[in-house]
Amino acid sequence: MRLSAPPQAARSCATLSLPPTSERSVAQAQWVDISTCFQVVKLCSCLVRGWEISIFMTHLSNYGNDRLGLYTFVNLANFVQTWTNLRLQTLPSVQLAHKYFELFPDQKDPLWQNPCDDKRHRDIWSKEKTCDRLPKFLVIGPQKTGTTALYLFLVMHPSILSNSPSPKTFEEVQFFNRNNYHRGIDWYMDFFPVPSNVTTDFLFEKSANYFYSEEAPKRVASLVPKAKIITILIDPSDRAYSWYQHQRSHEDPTAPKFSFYEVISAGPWAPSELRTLQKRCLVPRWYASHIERWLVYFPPFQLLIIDGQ
Ligand SMILES: Nc1ncnc2c1ncn2[C@@H]1O[C@H](COP(=O)(O)OS(=O)(=O)O)[C@@H](OP(=O)(O)O)[C@H]1O
Repeated sequence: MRLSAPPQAARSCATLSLPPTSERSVAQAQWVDISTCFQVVKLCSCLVRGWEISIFMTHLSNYGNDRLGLYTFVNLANFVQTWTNLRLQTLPSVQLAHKYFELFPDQKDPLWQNPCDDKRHRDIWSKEKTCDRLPKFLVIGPQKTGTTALYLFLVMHPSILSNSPSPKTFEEVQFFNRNNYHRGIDWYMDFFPVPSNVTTDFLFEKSANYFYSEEAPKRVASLVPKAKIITILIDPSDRAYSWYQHQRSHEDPTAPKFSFYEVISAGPWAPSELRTLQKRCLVPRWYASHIERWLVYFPPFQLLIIDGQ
């Protein structure tokens, strides 16, 4: 929404020390309640002639805020129309979104939180929904260390329940590491059963790519901060060789073109497809770096490292 100040709105603004730009965003204000919005409007109504102020409703990261945000925004618009001379204009939502993310590029990537962690959000959370369909622990990989075997052993226990399979990635949901994350929490929770007893049932998920994902630790910590994190480690060279054989047998078009020795010894001038294969083969073996990243977001007692050798 854009506010254009018509001539009538010209007032004494000498006390305002706003820079003389023709377009000034006031969206930095996180509109938590209506009174904050009214302060913003008060500011807008005091601007010199010809200035324009762009107001965006930020995308907020959980259901509670989204609902309050809409309510706030409607009331803000009503207030401006009723009590000021400011003229309201708007653009198609996609254009607004482009503009917003130009101004705040870091907010392109949302960070989901558990809607039930905050009482204010829980109070307005739909009665038909539950926050219990979230994992209590995660098996994060890395690939080829015996994670499938661990997964199968775990689901034999009557109180341990895992997600339903994904049509694309089989038993792995791969939510926290990839673009599935942008499908939102409902998409993720739909993979899990509703536990019959929240205290004694343990939901879990195994996605072997989480281990070395740059994004996963932060995202997991935001949504399920109390989750236990399980990783299995074997000799990194055994893991790399197993991964290479896995790629060959799973019809990776690049892997059959190169021997394992070529993959692990490729230098900076090797063909890019070989360098890419090498990176995918070897990056997960930097165990210490990846574990350090998880430890930024989780205390050590929440992390279990299993010797899979
Ligand atoms: N119980 C047990 N203990 C240790 N290791 C085991 C176990 N069961 C399977 N394996 C070996 O684990 C390799 C597969 O690992 P993952 O299941 O993690 O692979 S995957 O990432 O899910 O594709 C795979 O290694 P490769 O034989 O080199 O392919 C399995 O042989």
